[in-house]
Amino acid sequence: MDHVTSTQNAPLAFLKGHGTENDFVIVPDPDNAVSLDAADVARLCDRRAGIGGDGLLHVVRSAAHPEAKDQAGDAEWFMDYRNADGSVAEMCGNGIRVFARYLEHAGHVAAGEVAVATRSGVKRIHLDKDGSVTVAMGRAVLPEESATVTVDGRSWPARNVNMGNPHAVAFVDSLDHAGELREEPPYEPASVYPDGVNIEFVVDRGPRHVAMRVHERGAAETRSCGTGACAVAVAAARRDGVDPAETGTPVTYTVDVLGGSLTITEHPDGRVDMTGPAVIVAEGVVDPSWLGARA
Ligand SMILES: N[C@@H](CCC[C@H](N)C(=O)O)C(=O)O
Repeated sequence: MDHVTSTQNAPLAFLKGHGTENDFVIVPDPDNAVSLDAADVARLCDRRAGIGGDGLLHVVRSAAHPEAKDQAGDAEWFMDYRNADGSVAEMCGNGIRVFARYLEHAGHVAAGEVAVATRSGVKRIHLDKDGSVTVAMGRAVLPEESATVTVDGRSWPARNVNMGNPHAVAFVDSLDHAGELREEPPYEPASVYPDGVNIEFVVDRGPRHVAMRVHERGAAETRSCGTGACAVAVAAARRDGVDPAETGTPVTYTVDVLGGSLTITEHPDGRVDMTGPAVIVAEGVVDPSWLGARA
C-alpha cells in the first residue's frame, strides 16, 4: 500500500480521543480515500514526533471498505483499527466506544443505538445520555490450549480468552509483578498464539472486582484495554466457579484499569457487555508537508 496516497499533500483531518485513557488518533475518511500504511500509522501514533496514541481509528463507510462492504449488514460505518505500531487488529473495545462517540460528535448518529462493523463482526453500541457507552461485545471463546507467561523469573498459567482478538489472562499476587512491561512478556508455547497476544495481569480487589495491567499486542503497556477487561472478567468468573450459562443469571465484574474502570456483564447466553466512558479531546489537521516528508 502506498503511504497516505489519494489525498496526498492535502491536509489530513484528525481527532484525538480516549476511553479510560486508552488513546486513539481518529482519522475520518468516509469514502476510504486515504491509504494509511503501517509506517504512516506508526508515525501518527508516535508520542514524541507525531500526534500520539495507542492506536488509530480509521473511520470509513462500510460500503467503501473492501473488508466490510459485504458483511456489514445494517452497520453504515466500519472501524478499520490499527495498533500504534501500524499492525492491524480485529477489534478494540475502548476504541469502538470512542469510534461511536466520534460518530455522535460529527453528527453522523444521534445518542441511542449505533451499529459499527469491525473485523470481528458487527457490534451494537448504546450511547447513553449520561455519557457512558455500552458495547455488545459478542461471546468470549475460551480455547483449551493455554500458555505460561513469565516476568522477572516468575511464571503464571494464563487463561486463553478470545474476544475477537487474542488474550492471555494471568492472575498474580501483585500488579507490580508484571514489571515494567516495556517489552512483551515471554510466553510458551508460542504456538498457542500464532498471531500474537494481548497479555493481562490481574489481582483481586473485592467480590467481583478485579484490577489489571495489560501489555497490548502492537502497542506495549497501555492504560486500559476494553477487550482485555472483557477477557479478564470472563476468566475471573470461571476462576470463581461462576458460569452464567449454568446459573442462568448474568454476572457483572468491575475491572479497574490504570486509566479508570470498566463494567463487564456476561449473560447466560454468553454475550458480554462492556460499559465505560468515551471522550473526544481535540481535533485538528496534520501538516501535509510533515506527512509527506517520510522517506
Ligand atoms: N486497546 C484495545 C485493543 C486493541 C487491539 C489489540 N492491541 C490487539 O492487537 O488485539 C481494546 O480496548 O480492546
